[in-house]
Amino acid sequence: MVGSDSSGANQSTVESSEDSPSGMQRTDEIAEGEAETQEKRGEEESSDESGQRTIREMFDEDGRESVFVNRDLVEPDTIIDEERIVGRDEQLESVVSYLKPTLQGNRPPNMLLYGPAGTGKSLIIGAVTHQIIDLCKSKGERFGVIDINCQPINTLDQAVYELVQTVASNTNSEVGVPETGVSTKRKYRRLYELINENYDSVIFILDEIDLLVGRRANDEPAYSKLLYQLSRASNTNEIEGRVSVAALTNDPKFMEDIDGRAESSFNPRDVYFPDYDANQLREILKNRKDAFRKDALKGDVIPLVSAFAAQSHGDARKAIDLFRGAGDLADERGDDAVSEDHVRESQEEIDKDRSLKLVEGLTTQKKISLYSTAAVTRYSKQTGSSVPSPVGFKIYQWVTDELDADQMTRETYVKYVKELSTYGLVSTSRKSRGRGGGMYMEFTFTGDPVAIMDRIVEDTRLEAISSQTDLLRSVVNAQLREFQNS
Ligand SMILES: Nc1ncnc2c1ncn2[C@@H]1O[C@H](COP(=O)(O)OP(=O)(O)OP(=O)(O)O)[C@@H](O)[C@H]1O
Repeated sequence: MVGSDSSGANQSTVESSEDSPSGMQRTDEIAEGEAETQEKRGEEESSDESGQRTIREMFDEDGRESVFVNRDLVEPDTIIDEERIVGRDEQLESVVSYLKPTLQGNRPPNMLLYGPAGTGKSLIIGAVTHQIIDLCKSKGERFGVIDINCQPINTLDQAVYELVQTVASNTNSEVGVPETGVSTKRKYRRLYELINENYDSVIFILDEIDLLVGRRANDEPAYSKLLYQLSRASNTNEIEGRVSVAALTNDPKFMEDIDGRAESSFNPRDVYFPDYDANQLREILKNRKDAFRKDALKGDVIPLVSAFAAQSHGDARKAIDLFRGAGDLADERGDDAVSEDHVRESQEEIDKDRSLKLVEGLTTQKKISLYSTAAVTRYSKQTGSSVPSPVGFKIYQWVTDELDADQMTRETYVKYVKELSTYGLVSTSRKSRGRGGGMYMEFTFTGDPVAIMDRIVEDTRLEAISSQTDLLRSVVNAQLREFQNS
């Protein structure tokens, strides 16, 4: 389209220039005129008089080179190549030696992989089983990896259904059983059927097994029943091929609540995954630095990310998240390289978000106490001021009245807000009102009171109060005045 338009325009210009010399002059004039108009248009496009950026400029800016060349490498769920694994030689060797019998036509032992979050449990079992799939394939054997995460699963029945779904999806088969309305036994039967049709040997990987508790608190936990069934399925010939179970957990104490029968049929080999230290985290990150452009990482970034992550229990996932977060921040800002400042800011965001998440889990009464206290700081005429507990309590009373909610005593209100200092949201100090005036607590917000209030309002009935901003502001200031004058 554009090509044919412009060639048409050129043609008419050339024709008229051939007619006469004056025509030629006219052509130049036209060309000059066009150039002038285009220049003007260009000026209009690049900036307006107010100095505001045009849409075009915004796009051009977005087209700036990202600091990443392969962002996937710093995504937590990306399966990485073996050469990128650092500091887990011992665990790799153990898992390989335990699973070796699979390749020799024998049944491997069950395993318990345990250690804190982000220490490579899923990574190592995933890398080893991946290799086994390849080795078995080359021998014409069908090895199946049936991997589920138990964290979102509530009951044994759901867990078995999840296993059926996983095998069906791995083998492109029909699930063949409804999610509800049939017994768990029937789901087990379908699971075994699918396995017998598709595999010569399988490994079940049950991540976060300890969280599969089930519904009835006093009954045998769901994980105990599942471990029992799966680990004996081969002995009972329900599964014809070889079966092993690998359970992954942050907390091996769950084994104390396992039923005696389950314990003897599961009977796992343990593989322990300790925290990473800062040096190991540094190596892990160095092995992924090609996620970034060659010149886009300042020298101090990796050591700083590793140091922060080592402080938070040596979790490699946190290190990788912070690494990626710092890169994203550099991109958002349009900076050419990731620097120490980006790392620090990302870490601050992570910390802030963590304490705000804790707010969500508080009881309604604690939320009201925190909200009322934050409102004093937010609406006080003196910005950033501390909150005397008598004023905070008056606002708490006003809020509970407005909401028609239960009202606790002042002692309970103070106790609740003091408790919140453990989340790093507020700090508390004792104050005296001078001779004969008694003592009171003073609360100072270390976190942002506005963010705290917004987060509380998101999920409680305090929403009704948040629409009465002006009223709340005047109540806060009236109470502060009364306190100061008393
Ligand atoms: N030794 C390592 N070398 C390279 N990357 C690692 C290493 N250990 C962990 N990681 C990376 O850290 C992230 C978390 O690891 P993984 O999921 O294996 O931890 P986990 O111990 O299973 O954690 P959780 O208990 O929370 O499930 C993954 O992105 C993984 O690739």
